[in-house]
This record gives sequence, structure tokens and C-alpha cells, in this order.
Amino acid sequence: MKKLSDLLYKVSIEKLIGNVGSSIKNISFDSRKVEQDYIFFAIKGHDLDGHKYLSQAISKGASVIICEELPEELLDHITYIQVKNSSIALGIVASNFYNNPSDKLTLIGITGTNGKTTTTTLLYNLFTQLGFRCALLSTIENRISDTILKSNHTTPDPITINQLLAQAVENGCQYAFMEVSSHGIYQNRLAGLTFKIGAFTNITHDHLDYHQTFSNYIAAKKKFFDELPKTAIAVTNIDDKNGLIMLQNTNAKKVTYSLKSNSIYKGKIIESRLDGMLLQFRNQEFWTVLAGKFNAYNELLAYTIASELGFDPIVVVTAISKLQRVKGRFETYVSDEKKYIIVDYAHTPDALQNILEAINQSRTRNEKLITVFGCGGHRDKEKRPKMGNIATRLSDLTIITSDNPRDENPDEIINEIKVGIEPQNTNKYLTITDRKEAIQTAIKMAEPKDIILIAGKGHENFQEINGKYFPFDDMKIAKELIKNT
Ligand SMILES: CC(=O)N[C@H]1[C@@H](OP(=O)(O)OP(=O)(O)OC[C@H]2O[C@@H](n3ccc(=O)[nH]c3=O)[C@H](O)[C@@H]2O)O[C@H](CO)[C@@H](O)[C@@H]1O[C@H](C)C(=O)N[C@@H](C)C(=O)N[C@H](CCC(=O)O)C(=O)O
Ligand SMILES: Nc1ncnc2c1ncn2[C@@H]1O[C@H](COP(=O)(O)OP(=O)(O)OP(=O)(O)O)[C@@H](O)[C@H]1O
Ligand SMILES: N[C@H](CCC[C@H](N)C(=O)O)C(=O)O
Ligand SMILES: [Mg+2]
Repeated sequence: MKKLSDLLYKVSIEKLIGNVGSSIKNISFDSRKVEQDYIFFAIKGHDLDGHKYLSQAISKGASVIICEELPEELLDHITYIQVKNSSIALGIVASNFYNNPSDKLTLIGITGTNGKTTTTTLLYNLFTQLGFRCALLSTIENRISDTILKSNHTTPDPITINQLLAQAVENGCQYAFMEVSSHGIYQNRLAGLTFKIGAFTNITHDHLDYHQTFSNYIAAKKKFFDELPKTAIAVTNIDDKNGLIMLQNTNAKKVTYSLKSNSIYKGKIIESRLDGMLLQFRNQEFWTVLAGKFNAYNELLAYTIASELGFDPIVVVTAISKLQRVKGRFETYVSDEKKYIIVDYAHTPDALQNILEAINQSRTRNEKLITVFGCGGHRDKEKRPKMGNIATRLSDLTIITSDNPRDENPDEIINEIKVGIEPQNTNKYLTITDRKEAIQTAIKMAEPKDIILIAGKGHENFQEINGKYFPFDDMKIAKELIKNT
């Protein structure tokens, strides 16, 4: 049990009704999960308003309500705390409840449209290699040292974040690397956390279904940097045209990295191949098995962060040169017949363009490039025609198929993708709704040395159709089909 008064430390309270001397068993923002002696946070959400569930929370045992609007009828045995923003209060109380774990380790957050999972995973592997116990909060999985825990979000809710970080502290972790999504920033899932470094990868078209406009989306990302303390370091990619905006109003130390513009941490690609790259960071050259220009950015960001944390650049580069590819990110497999399979999580127009350009820059053009991809249902529809345009423009053949249709009709999604195809490319694509069949067709059509890119689902091991999750793993399926074709 924790003392309510201790949990309220740093929360700015507008009005308090009741006493703060009581003991609290746990905290929740979901009335369905409340038990005896819980604090319930009423949050105005995307679809529902948590203020509608006060009586359910109380009947399940909540003794304290933290809300933005007080109910008309107040009960004697309940403590009501009115705040300006319940989600910010939730973040602060969640940190207090778990003894402020982010103060006890070095927390690094990475935001941006693409590259968050790759960079946080590279950092986790890099710092583990340097001999530290580390934690990772990512889209693919959460890790506390060697223990792998399931991840349901890119950036989880504040209770889960603090629970994971507390576990990390208990486990002796010194560093934690986490992905910071724009949803997470906008919904104040990071309130109450102490970051040592906040870093920006890039910003391109995604999630406009949620943020409505591109400037809102930029503002959501920028908020992360605006809220960093003076003691933190704000790192940005200045090759991205919105990179400097992130640093405009931050109190943190400002650090830049780039492959093109002039910056503090300057990198260069000397040679680029499908099986790796020769890179130069500042004046040190090294070979990496990661492929694609975007991975040069991801490795450069990892290098920048490690250098800013005080590690010797030579030690860092040596460790970076040993890093392996991240699951579902430019993951490759070459069959006995020398058909080349690449599985990548490119699920935005920018990411698809980047991976296709990376492949095109590293091939001879004596072989065909076949792209298999679709777009997720119940997600930003503006991505669809753009991705149709890019795939057909940059591949010899495109097989448009389903991603995770969710509650949408997969054929309608495919039709929306087709809208973006330019007239000169209309003879360069097929549509096959069933993703496995689409992969099989690509494998059958490929000849030795041809390259098949399977994009959009990366590490995912399921396909979500109408609320059901069917087992589906692009790489596993491709390998099985290659064996049996
Ligand atoms: C649209 C969105 O982001 N929703 C997230 C948000 O839910 P919400 O607050 O809007 O929920 P709501 O349904 O409107 O309900 C409002 C409040 O009423 C409460 N409630 C509701 C019903 C009830 O009976 N009792 C009750 O108390 C809810 O617990 C909530 O506090 O806050 C929840 C807790 O943090 C999240 O789990 C939830 O994620 C949903 C499931 C989701 O799908 N989110 C995706 C889009 C997402 O967050 N993605 C990003 C980025 C992905 C990427 O590109 O990498 C991520 O970080 O994962
Ligand atoms: N730095 C980068 N710049 C541009 N594209 C990238 C970069 N890094 C990765 N990509 C592309 O974006 C895809 C997704 O990468 P990654 O999973 O690392 O991004 P993310 O930011 O975690 O995405 P999500 O928002 O889904 O969590 C990769 O499969 C690759 O095609
Ligand atoms: N985190 C992203 C991942 C999209 C992956 C793609 N396979 C899809 O299902 O649209 C999202 O939820 O929008
Ligand atoms: Mg991610």
C-alpha cells in the first residue's frame, strides 16, 4: 500500500475534496480494472470519456477519483481530486507509484515516423555488447535484460511504462531505450518521466487519420523536445527538413547528425551493397552488415547517442560494426536457387520509397525486382495511392495484396492503392488478395538472382482480419514456399 499524499507529489491540483491520508493499493485509468482502494483516473479519450465511468469505478472499489470535471453528486467516502489534465496527472502518479524508476536509470527516447524500432533495438544491442544491462520498449517486444515481454503498443500507457522501468531498475539495468510515438506524446503517456536523451529520426506522411494535418503531426513530435529538461540532450537529424524545428523551443543541449548537411556528427556512405555498407562516421571507416541508406542514419544516430553519453568513439564504432540486422527490417534470405528474398516493415510511402531506392542502388539491373505489398485497414487512407505509385514506379513487377485488412474489405483497400498508379506503369502490376498466394506467385515468377521484396509486415507474426489474428510470418512463409515450389 502507498500513501495517497506521496503519490500526489508534483501533481498540480485545482481542487481537493476529501482527505489525502488514505492508503492506495493500485492505480487505473480503466474502470473495468479497478479494485478495492484504487485511484481511478477519468481520462477524455479518443472514442470515450472516462468521466462517464466514475460510478462503475466507485462500485468496484475506487476510493480516490482524479478527474477534470467533478461529478454533480459527491460521495462522502470518496476523495475527489480535480486537475487540469488527468492524463498528465496519471503519468506523474504512475512514476511516483513505481518510485520514479526513470530517475534511476539513463532513459533514452527515440521519436520520428520511421526508424524508431530499428534504432532503439540497435542501441539495446550496442549497450548490451558494451557490457551493460539494458531495457528496451519497442513495437516488436519489450526486453528487460534477457527477458522478453510481449509488446502491445509502440509507446505503452504510463502505468505499463513505469512498471517495465521499475522491473528494469530491479534487474540492475542502467540504460533503457524506448520508442516514442506521436500518439504517445499527444496522449501524455510520457508525463512524469525523466529522459536523458530525446532523439528525432525523420517525419513523413503517416497517422494523419489521427493527427488530421501534417503540422499537427509535427507539433506532436516537437512537444517531446519542448518538454525535455535542461539536463537532457536533444538530438536531431538535420537532413530532414523538419529536423531543426524539433530543437526550436527545447531547453536541452542541442546536438545534430546528418549524412548530407553540416552537423556535429557527420556520417558518409562510402559503398552500399545488398549485403552491407562501408560507412564513415566522423573520420572512422567501418563495414556493417546492415543495408540501405536509412540504416546508415539509424547507426549514425546510435553512434551519436553513445558518443554524447561519453563513450570512446573508437570503442563505439567497433561495437556498431558487429551489430546484426533487426527482425523484419531489411531482413534477407537467399534460396538455393539464388532467389533473393527481402522482408521489410515499410508500411509508409516514405519507407517504401527508401527501401526500393536502397535495393535499386545496390543491384545490377540484370535481374527483376518484384514487390509484394498491401496497406493496413483502419489506418491512414491517404497512404494507399501514394504507395501504389511508388511500388509500381520503382519495381519491375508489383503484386498488390492484403496487409492487415482489420475491419475493411481487402479488395477495396487494393482498389484505393491502384488509384495512384501512373498510366505508364499499369502493365507492371497484379492484384492477388490472399497474401500467401501473392508471395507464392512472386516466388514462382522469380528467376535465379531476382529480388522479391515483401513489404509492410516485417516482424509481425499474424494477419489481423475482422478482429481475429491468424498466424502469418512473411519470412517464414516465403522460406516454406521456396522449399516447396
Ligand atoms: C486511439 C488511441 O491511441 N487510443 C489509445 C488511448 O485510448 P483512449 O484513451 O483514447 O480510450 P477510449 O476508448 O477513448 O476511452 C477513454 C477512457 O475511458 C476509459 N474507459 C473506457 C471504457 C470503460 O468501460 N471504462 C473506462 O474507464 C478508458 O480506459 C480510457 O481511459 O489510450 C489507451 C491507453 O494508453 C491506448 O491503449 C489506446 O490505444 C489504442 C488501443 C490503439 O490502437 N492505439 C494505437 C493507434 C496507438 O497508440 N499507436 C501508437 C503508434 C503506432 C506506431 O506507428 O508505431 C503506439 O504508440 O502504439
Ligand atoms: N531512419 C529511417 N529513415 C527512413 N526509413 C526508415 C528508417 N529506418 C527504417 N526505415 C524504414 O521504415 C520501416 C520501419 O522501420 P522501424 O520499424 O524501425 O520504424 P518505426 O519508427 O519503429 O515504425 P512504427 O511507427 O511502426 O513503430 C523499415 O522497415 C524501413 O523500411
Ligand atoms: N504501428 C503501425 C504499424 C502498421 C503496420 C502495418 N502492417 C499495418 O497493419 O497497417 C500502425 O499500427 O499503424
Ligand atoms: Mg516501431
